[in-house]
Amino acid sequence: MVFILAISEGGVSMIRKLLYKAKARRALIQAFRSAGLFFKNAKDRPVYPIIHDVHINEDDESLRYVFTLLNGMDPKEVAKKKYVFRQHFGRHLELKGDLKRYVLTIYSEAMTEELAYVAQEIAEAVQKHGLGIICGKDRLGRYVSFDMRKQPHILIAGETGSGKSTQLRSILTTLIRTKKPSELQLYLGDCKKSEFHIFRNVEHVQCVLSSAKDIAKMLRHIKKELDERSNLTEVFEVSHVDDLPAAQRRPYLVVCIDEFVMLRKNEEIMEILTEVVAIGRTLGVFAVLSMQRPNAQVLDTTIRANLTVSMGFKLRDKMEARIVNTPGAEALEVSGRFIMNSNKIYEIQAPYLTIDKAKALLDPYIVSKGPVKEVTPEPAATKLTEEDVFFDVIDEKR
Ligand SMILES: Nc1ncnc2c1ncn2[C@@H]1O[C@H](COP(=O)(O)OP(=O)(O)OP(=O)(O)O)[C@@H](O)[C@H]1O
Repeated sequence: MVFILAISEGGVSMIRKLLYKAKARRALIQAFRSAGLFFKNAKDRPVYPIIHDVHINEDDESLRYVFTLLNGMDPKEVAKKKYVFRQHFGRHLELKGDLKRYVLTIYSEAMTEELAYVAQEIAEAVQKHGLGIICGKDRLGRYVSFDMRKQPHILIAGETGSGKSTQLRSILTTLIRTKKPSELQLYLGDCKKSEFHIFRNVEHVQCVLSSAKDIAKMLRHIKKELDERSNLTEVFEVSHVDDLPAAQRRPYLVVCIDEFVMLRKNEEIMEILTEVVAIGRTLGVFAVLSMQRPNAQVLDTTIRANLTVSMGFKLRDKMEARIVNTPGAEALEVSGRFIMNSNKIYEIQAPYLTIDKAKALLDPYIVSKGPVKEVTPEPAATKLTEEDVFFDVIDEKR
C-alpha cells in the first residue's frame, strides 16, 4: 500500500523549523559539553543546563536560546567559557544572564559599528511614509523607519554621550528635508541650550526655546491648536485632521523637547504634554521627548503608555532600561547603538550625522527671521516669528 502524505507549504516550513530547532538544541548541548558545563548523574550520564526555549527570529535572522544552569553550577564558568560558545557558533553572539538564567543569541552577521548619514538613501527610506522618522539600520543592514502618523510619539533616552542628540538631529533634519513648511511645523524645546540652535532659522521651525517659562508659553499655543483642531474635526465630522476639507487642512506639528525631565516641576507643561501624547495622533500633533536619566515619576503612566516608540540608547542599569521599555539598553557598548521598542524590540545602529553635516544639509531651508523679516522676499512674509506664534497666549507679566 502506498501512503501519500499531503503537506501544505506552511506545514513543510513548520517541519523544517522543527528539524532546525532540534539540530540547534543538539549544537548547544555539544557546546555545553566542550565548556564542561554538565554534571554526571548516578548512572554516570552527563546532565546539562536546562534549555527552555530555542527561538528563530526571522526579522533579524537570529537564533535565541534560553537556558538555566543546574543548582550548584558556577555562573562564573559561563562567563569564562564564552569563547567556547564563540568557537561553536561564530563570533556574532550575545550571552546575557546572571545567577541561573541565560539568553544566548546568535546572529548571522555583525552589526555595523558606524553608519554614515547618507541623505539620499535616507530620503528614499522614509519616502513611503506620510511623516517619516528615520531610525537607522538593523542587523541585516536594512534601513528602519516608521510613519509618525501611525506611531505618533517618541521617547529617546540614553546616558550622556550615548548618541541621543545625534539621533534627534538626524530625525529632525530628515523631517525638514522631506516635508514642506506648509506640511510640517516644528516647535523645539532645548532645555540644555546646546542642541537645537542649528535649526533656529530653518523655515519649518516655529521656535527654539529653552526656559521653562517660554516652553510653557509654547505649549499653551499647542494646547490652543489641539482645541481648534478638535473643534474642526467635530464640525466637519471627520475622525482625523488629514480628512478635513482642503481649505481647513492644518500642517503636522511636531513638538520636540530635549531633556524634558528638566521641566518636571512645571505642572502646566507636564499636563499639556500629557494631553499631546494622549490625543495628538488624530489631530496631527506629535511629540518627541528625550531624557538622559529616565525617571518613572516624570514618565507617569499616562505619558509612558502613549509614547508609542521608545529608543533606548546606552542606559545606566536594568531599572532605567525597564522604565524606557528597552530591555538590554543597559548592556549596549557602541555609540549610536540603541534598542528600539515599537510593537517589537530590536537593536539598531543610528546614522551618524555631525553638526557640520547637518548645517550643510539644512542650508537650503534657512530663512531670515526676526528683525530682518520685512526685507526678506516671499517666504519670510508668511514666516512666523516666536512673537507671532505666541501672540494669542496671555503672558501674566505683560
Ligand atoms: N550614530 C552614531 N554613530 C557613531 N557615533 C556616534 C553616533 N552618535 C553619537 N556618536 C558619538 O558619540 C558622541 C556623543 O553623541 P551625542 O552628543 O549625540 O550624545 P548624547 O547622548 O546626546 O550626549 P549628551 O546627553 O551629553 O548630549 C558623538 O560626539 C559621537 O562621537
